[in-house]
Amino acid sequence: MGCSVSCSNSASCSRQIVHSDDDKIKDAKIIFVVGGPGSGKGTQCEKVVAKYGYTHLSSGDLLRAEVASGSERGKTLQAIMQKGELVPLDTVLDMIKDAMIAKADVSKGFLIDGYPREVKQGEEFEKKIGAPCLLLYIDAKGETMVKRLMKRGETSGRADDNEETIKKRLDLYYKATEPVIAFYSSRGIVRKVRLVPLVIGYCHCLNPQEVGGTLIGENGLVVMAGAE
Ligand SMILES: Nc1nc2c(ncn2[C@@H]2O[C@H](COP(=O)(O)OP(=O)(O)OP(=O)(O)O)[C@@H](O)[C@H]2O)c(=O)[nH]1
Ligand SMILES: O=c1ccn([C@@H]2O[C@H](COP(=O)(O)OP(=O)(O)O)[C@@H](O)[C@H]2O)c(=O)[nH]1
Repeated sequence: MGCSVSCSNSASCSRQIVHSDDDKIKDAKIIFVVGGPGSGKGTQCEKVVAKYGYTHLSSGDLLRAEVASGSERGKTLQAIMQKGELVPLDTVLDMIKDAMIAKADVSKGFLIDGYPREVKQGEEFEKKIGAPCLLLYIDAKGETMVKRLMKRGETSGRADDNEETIKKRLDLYYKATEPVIAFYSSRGIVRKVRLVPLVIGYCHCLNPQEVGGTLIGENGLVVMAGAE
């Protein structure tokens, strides 16, 4: 819902000021977080939130919340997600936009986790919302991702954490999402995240500097705590 403020004296005020919901997020700091299924996107986002106070919005979590609501739309989404396929682009974009607007007044910036899944999604996001200042690319080996998701599947209750769907999600990641990284690399905003086995939170390494509120090392490499 937009909020409109106008001058009641039309004789002395010829200009109408309109503050729409879109205005609330038009200058928002946006960081995309991209990586394969089970690469650790959610885990790393939690660390960034704890350190920098950004708002974490996981596209997958937003979709799962809709499924859990039991709505008709949720039922359609569930069928697609169970197969490891992508839901229609507009659906997830609208959800992200609504969630951003809801947090706009209190947010320092947004970590958009698991998005974009394909170049077209990124282009549409930029048309409807704005451009990202950074893309964090969480790199992990395929076999590591599969191993983690199979383990997570023992307790997650996620319908897509099973061997067959994990394989489909991984295939789709290589086919549709990896081109996203090349697309944003040409703009110079991709930071590859290398996970290192550390027990302390962040590795303050490689002369880190703050870029867009995120710890960035030399050569654009971000090093965060994690392990195979
Ligand atoms: N061993 C190990 N496990 C990790 C690491 N990071 C995440 N995990 C585990 O791997 C699984 C996947 O991590 P998530 O952070 O949920 O990965 P994601 O990329 O957000 O995955 P999706 O939710 O499927 O998008 C979870 O069970 C985590 O606990 C890590 O650095 N080392
Ligand atoms: O922009 C998005 C984000 C997620 N999904 C769907 O949600 C599922 C789970 O996504 P999530 O990011 O939670 O997990 P990941 O696939 O990265 O392991 C995917 O397989 C897709 O079916 C989608 O279609 N579009």
